[in-house]
Amino acid sequence: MALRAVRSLAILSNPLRTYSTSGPLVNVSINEKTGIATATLQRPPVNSLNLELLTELCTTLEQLEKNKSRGLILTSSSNTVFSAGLDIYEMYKPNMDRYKQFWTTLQQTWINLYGSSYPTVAVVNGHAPAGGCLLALSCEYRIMLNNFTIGLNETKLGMIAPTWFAASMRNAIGTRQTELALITGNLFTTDEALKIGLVDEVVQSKNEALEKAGKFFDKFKRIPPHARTMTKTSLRGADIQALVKSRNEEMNKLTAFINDPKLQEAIGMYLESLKQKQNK
Ligand SMILES: CCCCCCCCCC/C=C/CC(=O)SCCNC(=O)CCNC(=O)[C@H](O)C(C)(C)COP(=O)(O)OP(=O)(O)OC[C@H]1O[C@@H](n2cnc3c(N)ncnc32)[C@H](O)[C@@H]1OP(=O)(O)O
Repeated sequence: MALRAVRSLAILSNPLRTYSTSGPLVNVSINEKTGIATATLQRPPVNSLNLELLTELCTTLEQLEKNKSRGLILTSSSNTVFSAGLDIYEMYKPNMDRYKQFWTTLQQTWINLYGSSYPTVAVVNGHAPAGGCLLALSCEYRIMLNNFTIGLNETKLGMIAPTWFAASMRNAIGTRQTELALITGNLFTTDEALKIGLVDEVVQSKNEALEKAGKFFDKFKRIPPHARTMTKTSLRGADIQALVKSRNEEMNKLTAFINDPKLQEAIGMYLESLKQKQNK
């Protein structure tokens, strides 16, 4: 908390610096006038989150923090998919060293995004199942385009959403709705998501979403950044601390979980069903 306070006080005195962290999987651009960064996920066809994409995103978030970013818009280069969630191939017959690196990077990406000192908006311009929904939930504000689906559907895949996935959802929609959403693994339509507060606004186009995102950032023009950041930390800090404390324990459980032959069989069948869908 104290460190964050010092960092946020520094925001008041340091001028904004421009920088570039664009990589092949995450394009980063900075609006010179507003200082707002846009990170665009660009891993066709569905922005599934593999180790390489997560590493780029994680580094981008670290750089934005270091450079005292004014804000971040997280979006997708696809017109139909924000992110299909974790790359299922990272969990299918995995190389265990890579698998551990993959989860460690996912955990750190979440810590950086959920706990960022700068304001964050997800422009959800396509489907956002599972890990895709987690990315959106980790932002402070979600603007979604119509006619897509979003949710933590892990139970439908025979998996369990980790506690910090659940905490991110609880932070947005409360305990009751989170329990219902998680046990059913529901994927919400955009309108259903709006109704329960899973997204904050529904729009018809990406341009409209970007305009609304600008209005969200404008709200902070007259708010001292340190007060904003400390308030966010007071609300989200406990969730982050819970993961920091249980990181190793979680990794041990995940390692045992992923090596279960029945789970591997289920993942194989799920991958097959996704492929079959394409052949229809
Ligand atoms: C304390 C610890 C206790 C234990 C805790 C256990 C922890 C386990 C945690 C598990 C957490 C999981 C979180 C996840 O994110 S799992 C991933 C879940 N994601 C999904 O189910 C989404 C699957 N995809 C879709 O529904 C659709 O693809 C789409 C996103 C709606 C897009 O549809 P569209 O029609 O445009 O595209 P296609 O379906 O035709 O897909 C195109 C190709 O992309 C491949 N694909 C899709 N999704 C994924 C994915 N997530 N990973 C890898 N590959 C994916 C698909 O197979 C097609 O490939 P092809 O062209 O080769 O056929």
